Amino acid sequence: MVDKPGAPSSSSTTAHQRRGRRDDAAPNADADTSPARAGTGAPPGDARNGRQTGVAMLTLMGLLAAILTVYWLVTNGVGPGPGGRAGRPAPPNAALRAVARQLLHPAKGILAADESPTTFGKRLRPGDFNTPDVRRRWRRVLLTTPGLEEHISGVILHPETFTQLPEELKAAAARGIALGVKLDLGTAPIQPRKAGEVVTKGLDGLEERCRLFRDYGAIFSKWRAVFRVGPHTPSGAAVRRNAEQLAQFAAVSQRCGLVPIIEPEVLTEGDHDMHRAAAAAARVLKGVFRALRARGDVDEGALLLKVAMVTPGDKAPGPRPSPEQVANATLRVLLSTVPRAVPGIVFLSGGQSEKNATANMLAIGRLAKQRNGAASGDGGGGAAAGAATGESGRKRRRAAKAAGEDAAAAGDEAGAGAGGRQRRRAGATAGGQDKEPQGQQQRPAGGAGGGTGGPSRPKPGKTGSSALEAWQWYDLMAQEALLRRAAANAAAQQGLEPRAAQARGP
Ligand SMILES: O=P(O)(O)OC[C@H]1O[C@](O)(COP(=O)(O)O)[C@@H](O)[C@@H]1O
Repeated sequence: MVDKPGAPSSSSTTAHQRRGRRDDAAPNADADTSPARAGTGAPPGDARNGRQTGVAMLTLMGLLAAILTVYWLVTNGVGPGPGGRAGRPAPPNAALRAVARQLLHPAKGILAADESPTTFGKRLRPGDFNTPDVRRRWRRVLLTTPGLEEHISGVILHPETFTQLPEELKAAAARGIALGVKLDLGTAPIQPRKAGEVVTKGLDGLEERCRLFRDYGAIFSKWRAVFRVGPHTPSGAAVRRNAEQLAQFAAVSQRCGLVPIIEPEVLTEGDHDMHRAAAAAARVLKGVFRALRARGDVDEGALLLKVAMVTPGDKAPGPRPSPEQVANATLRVLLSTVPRAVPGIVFLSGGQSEKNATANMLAIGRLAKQRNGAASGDGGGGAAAGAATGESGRKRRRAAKAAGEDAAAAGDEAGAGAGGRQRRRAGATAGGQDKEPQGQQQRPAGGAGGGTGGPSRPKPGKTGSSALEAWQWYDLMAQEALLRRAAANAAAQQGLEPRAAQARGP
């Protein structure tokens, strides 16, 4: 091809274009004035600046995301534990799981004989001396009760008992009673002080104490954390810090060969209703299992959970809920928060009278059995799903309907979870039962959702979706009531007669 004179040669055009491309790529600003760029309205310098700004923005956003992620991890107590398997459960510990199973004997309970001297004192008659010797004699009566091993799979002991009654403990162990030790050292106000909230003391020297009591014959351990329900409590800080402590206690215990019982107790003190009690319990339990999982060095299948039942505060206005309502609210919370790997849940009395605690305990057992039967028997196990997991609309109505049928079929369940006519019918069956305060009927406990279903099965794979097939429920309080009565008779002969248990705080 021959170029005409004066006309731009194709080769020069090509060269220019090539130069242009080079210019585009080069950070040199020469080409900014070239005619080829002139009419585009997008000067290359601006383009470069635009790109650089874009990169800077992206970097900033990345940094911001990283900062937010770290903040979330820190504020949620998530971080790799010493096991370095953060976010994943630790491998199963067969020896500890066997001990957990031993404690979870289907016909036996676990006796709590670990009151601190202060709590012990509250159970004595006015004028009785709360001395180490009185405590030794009282616990000797408990431990030597004839037939104890037929009702009790394990006993939680105060550390002082190990040195006070070594022979009696040896004998109890020989009778098949597992010995456990309370390892927390009470509570202290959370810092900075906030609404009467507390954290538990005792992490210092925990490992040494674990090994010491293991040598004394303990095969399990217990740690209690306390949460208050108030307008602003339990606070995020209290949940997080106590949950981390419970998780650390569980990890250290397992490392030393003890099965940990973790006891996050939501106190009944206060005027809160059942809905708030349930919401608080759910928050606390979520925090605890998040902290456990975050460590990565705790085998969830080798620990037990000890919790309060979900009840309104002791100063709440209105009538008290029926045992069925307590059972319903309690199971809802547990089913939506406790991982299915946890082999057992036991209940504390939390200052309830022996009569109420026993009735509530039995109702929980009945309802759990009913749910369990439905889960494995008629395929209706997922019936009440949704109410506690926040699912809405059709699913929830279907769940509520099915739960109503469950309750009606159970006859004596006082309409736990039933809706509409079924609830009224079941309520009539219950006759003179305490009526639930207004509002609780419309808004059953269980955290999320406002469904009227019975105890709910959470989303599969998350928490106790099939947990009722594996969990065992114990008439702990019933067993303890029997034992206390037997022990009280024996104690009376020795001039030791504890008063009925009193409500107590942290
Ligand atoms: O005396 P402390 O250390 O406050 O503990 C009080 C009691 O709380 C428990 O954890 C639960 O007791 P209750 O079942 O009587 O509520 C017991 O194991 C313990 O004896």
